[in-house]
Amino acid sequence: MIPHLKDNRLFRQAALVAGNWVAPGPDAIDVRNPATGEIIGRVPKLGATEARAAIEAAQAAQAGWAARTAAERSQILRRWFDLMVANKEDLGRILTAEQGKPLKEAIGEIVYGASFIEWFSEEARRVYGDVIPGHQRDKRIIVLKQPIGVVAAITPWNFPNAMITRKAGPALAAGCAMVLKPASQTPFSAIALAVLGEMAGLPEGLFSVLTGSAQAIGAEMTGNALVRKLTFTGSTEIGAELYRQSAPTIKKLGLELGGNAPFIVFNDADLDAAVEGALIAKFRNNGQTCVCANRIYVEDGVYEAFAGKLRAAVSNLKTGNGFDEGVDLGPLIDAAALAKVEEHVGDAVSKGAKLETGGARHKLGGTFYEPTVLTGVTEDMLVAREETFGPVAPLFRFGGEADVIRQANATEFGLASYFYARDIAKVFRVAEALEYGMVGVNTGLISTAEAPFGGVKLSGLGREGSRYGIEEFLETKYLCIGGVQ
Ligand SMILES: NC(=O)C1=CN([C@@H]2O[C@H](COP(=O)(O)OP(=O)(O)OC[C@H]3O[C@@H](n4cnc5c(N)ncnc54)[C@H](OP(=O)(O)O)[C@@H]3O)[C@@H](O)[C@H]2O)C=CC1
Ligand SMILES: O=C(O)CCCC(=O)O
Repeated sequence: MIPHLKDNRLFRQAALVAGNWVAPGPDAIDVRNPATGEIIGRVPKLGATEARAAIEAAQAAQAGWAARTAAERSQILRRWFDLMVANKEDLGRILTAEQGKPLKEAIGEIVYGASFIEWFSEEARRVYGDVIPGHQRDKRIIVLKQPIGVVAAITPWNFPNAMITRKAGPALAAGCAMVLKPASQTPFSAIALAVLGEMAGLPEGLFSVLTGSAQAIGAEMTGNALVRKLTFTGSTEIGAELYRQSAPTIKKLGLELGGNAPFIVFNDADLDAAVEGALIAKFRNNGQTCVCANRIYVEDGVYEAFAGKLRAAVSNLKTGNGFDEGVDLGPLIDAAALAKVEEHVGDAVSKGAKLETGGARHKLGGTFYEPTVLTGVTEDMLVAREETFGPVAPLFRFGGEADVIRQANATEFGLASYFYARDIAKVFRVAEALEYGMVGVNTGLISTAEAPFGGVKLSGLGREGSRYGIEEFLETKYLCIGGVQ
């Protein structure tokens, strides 16, 4: 159970399949609080049969939804947004209980997640086509934008609310239907969204939430020809597998995959601002975001000063149960995440890195890990190549612009990047040279509904959020009208 909910209807131990709530059976999935290991509830273990039923219901509901005016769709989405904001404390509590992030941060995610529904409720009314000058005297060319149809979505545990709304907002605004499979570790936030969606007036069958076997549901989603788009956030490994599985039915794909973000501090940076930005970019969600700074590059002239300031700031971060007052960092999501963090720190230290602070499991036990700063980090260490996904800040040293651009781009990933500098010419040169989908300049927080979120290389395909985000759920149809004499 989740303590202190104002509206217990939001915590529902059931999946929503084709308009019907399905209760857990004997093989149900236990959902645990990562801070305590306690079971907070159970959800049904569904598979291909239920996924097929949800997809067919979505197909049936989608035509009527697309036929409504944009203003009608917009109003229902707006009600959904209003309900999320009105229930943000309850939604935050559910999120903290299943994901572990501090309650304040969880409520922040709810507001952030709701902002995608708000933004796309507005964008619904701005899906414009085109009229193009004809190529012959009697010809007129008209371009229509139409909803792609049924969309399947698979989402991760690190943002159990916002990664759903960033997909559902544009899909539903465009006139599509959605079948969602949330992460098994954090299904209750998704289910609460479905409860509120029903209250807001989403038509029956338009939005299903299936909990259960990732492989079975995923295989149906990718194999079923009715699904015209698959949108996924998660690991590059699973993203590549879903890409392969989607090939026979030539689906449109949106993939938000892993990152390996560089965070660069030049000699001319405002160091206090850079430390503040590093705290956000590195330690948000305890380092468990795909846009988290993974490699921090500091120029020779400010290396020691920056390291000292960052060490002092990180030493003040408080780790604990997300429901406790004043906690900055929660637990890691599971034992595998803890093992990866330990492996990365152990590898760095064994190759000569120095621990400035942290570097061990937290005394709270479980999957808690101390916030950590490492100096003397070099390119041969695991932290240089792989996403750590934990509260570890490794500080590399560099000597000039060309050197750091080479190091920053030496990765197969290309999602977020950050740098701090004041020279305006350098700002443009570096921003243009970084091979990433997103560049934060003198800021550690780049995510917002107004901006296109997404990556290049192994970090994925497509963009979410912003006016570009809705395009991903639209098909372009062209009418060639002849005989206009
Ligand atoms: N880009 C990002 O934002 C994220 C990146 N990651 C990275 O990935 C690593 C592993 O995290 P993890 O949670 O395992 O990420 P996964 O990619 O395994 O999981 C993300 C989602 O995909 C589902 N999934 C897993 N396997 C399949 C499959 N075969 N077919 C269809 N769906 C599938 C999961 O379901 P289920 O939960 O039921 O297994 C979950 O809903 C992290 O350490 C991090 O490096 C992780 C999360 C988010
Ligand atoms: O980690 C992710 O999956 C996305 C990052 C969340 C955000 O900043 O929007």
